[in-house]
Amino acid sequence: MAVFTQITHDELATWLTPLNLGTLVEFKGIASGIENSNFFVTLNDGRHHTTYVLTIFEVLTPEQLPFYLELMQHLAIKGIPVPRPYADAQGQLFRPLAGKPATLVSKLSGSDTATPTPAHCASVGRTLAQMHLAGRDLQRHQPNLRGLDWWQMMEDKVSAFLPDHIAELLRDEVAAQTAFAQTPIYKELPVGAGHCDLFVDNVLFTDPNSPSFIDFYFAGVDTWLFDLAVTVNDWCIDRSTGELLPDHLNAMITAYSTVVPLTDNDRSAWGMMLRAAALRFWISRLYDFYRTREAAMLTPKDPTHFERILKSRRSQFETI
Ligand SMILES: Nc1ncnc2c1ncn2[C@@H]1O[C@H](COP(=O)(O)OP(=O)(O)O)[C@@H](O)[C@H]1O
Ligand SMILES: N[C@@H](CCOP(=O)(O)O)C(=O)O
Repeated sequence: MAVFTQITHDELATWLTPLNLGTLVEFKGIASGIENSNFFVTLNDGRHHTTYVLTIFEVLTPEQLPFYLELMQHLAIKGIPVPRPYADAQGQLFRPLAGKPATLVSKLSGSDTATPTPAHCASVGRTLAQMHLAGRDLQRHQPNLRGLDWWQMMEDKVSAFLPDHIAELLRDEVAAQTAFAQTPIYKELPVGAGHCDLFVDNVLFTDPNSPSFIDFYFAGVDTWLFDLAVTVNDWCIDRSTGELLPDHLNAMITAYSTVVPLTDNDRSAWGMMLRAAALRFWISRLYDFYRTREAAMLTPKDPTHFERILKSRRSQFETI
């Protein structure tokens, strides 16, 4: 379930007024998702009914939100298929609703795919590269808040729950990534706004050639290659073993590099970036798995999936 905050019709109608998009017809909670409360909201502008997506932010703070929402606005204006947030007359992209920050964004068509094909991988890779280019002139900056500093901070917290040999793997990978971040190879990688969580459930398709990206609430400024590695680690794998699928991988990398050519330096960093991307989600899933949860509302995602992927990438790619 992903409606943590309940709202009334009147409360929502009042909140919607400054957006000037029409009168509230109906709204209903969206069942999927794990981070925020989401609703489909239908408005009548006097001629048409249009459905939007309302998000009430359960965890993110008003300090963090401008980056995500301005990034989405910036990309949508440039024609990248992402939800467009709506501003009020003062230009505010979010305002309090039921005591929490909330935003209204455009509803995109399509649905996610449970079975990615090389054709899906190609269109996602191409659109990701177009998104990276379109984000270059975004004025606001916010680092990936789930980057190296966070991995280092989380290491002790999650190690406490792990058997010694698994804690050792975690320690060794964080140390390897810490050292890698100091190398000239890492420092030369192109950096910019990335989605940083472009998993299969965050891409909607009307057909395999037309992806739309949703859920920008882990976005941040990081290396573009890290963003590509996060995407590859979820799209181009055998889902039971975590091993890379050559045809899927080739389709995604070829399509990405048609728009943003990959350099020899990128290729040198690639193995460490795939490992970093696995480490990031292994840590967040471990944290979600072991932390005390309110009333066991949600089933945490399986951390061992990313432990497996990390081990596989480490055996394939040595530390640089
Ligand atoms: N802009 C959008 N257009 C269409 N559907 C959306 C949009 N935003 C969210 N959804 C739907 O809501 C679901 C949950 O949204 P998501 O942002 O992934 O939530 P969470 O961040 O809580 O995981 C998505 O899987 C999708 O079905
Ligand atoms: N993609 C991450 C979890 C992030 O949750 P989301 O539903 O907001 O994308 C994972 O699979 O661990």
